[in-house]
Amino acid sequence: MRTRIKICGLTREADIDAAIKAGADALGFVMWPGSKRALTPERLEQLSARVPPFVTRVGLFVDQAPDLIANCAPWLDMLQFHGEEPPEACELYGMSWLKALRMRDDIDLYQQAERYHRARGLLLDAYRPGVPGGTGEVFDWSRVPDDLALPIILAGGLSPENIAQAVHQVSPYGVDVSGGVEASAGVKDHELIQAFVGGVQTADATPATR
Ligand SMILES: O=C(O)c1ccccc1NCC(=O)[C@H](O)[C@H](O)COP(=O)(O)O
Repeated sequence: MRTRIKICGLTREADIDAAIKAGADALGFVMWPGSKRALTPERLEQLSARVPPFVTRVGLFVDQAPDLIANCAPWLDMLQFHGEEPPEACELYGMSWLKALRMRDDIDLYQQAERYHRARGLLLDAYRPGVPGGTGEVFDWSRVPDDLALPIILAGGLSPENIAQAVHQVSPYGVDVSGGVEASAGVKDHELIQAFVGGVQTADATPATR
């Protein structure tokens, strides 16, 4: 099965076009105001209109008010929760959702997969205290078990340089990149997007090590 690709932290129409042209399956929109890539709901509506059918629009939230999330929902296909949201809070919107988990030293992924069993997948990201996501940092991929009950989306410091190794080593359902395809925060580099997608495709076409 081919590895699905999500490009995250989009803020510009031209970058959406480039990601779709390269072959992205999903696009991420950061709705948390603490991020340099944050969008307002009005800007989300504009960018969302640019996305063609069969490309998934994913909204990222960090422990935010249900009213705000409900306001954004019409412009999204899926929600991604990056905070301490309990499963019940993720379920409120009648939408598909992902739970992002930061790879603290003591995390028990089996326990988390059971706790968030209604999620469509778990997005595994690097842990940096006080930073809910988009760190640009890699975690130790050998910590990802190959028998979790939910699809795994690998995130954290992925780039055109390391993506083939990541896909071969982890065999995730999908991969998620933000900083590794950027010229600056929220401004994507179209050549890096192309190279990243090309790296995934090349890895998919060559034998994995696990
Ligand atoms: O991008 C942000 O600023 C951000 C802020 C708060 C929560 C999540 C955020 N981003 C999430 C992502 O972009 C990705 O899902 C993931 O963290 C990978 O980012 P990167 O390491 O930069 O590739």
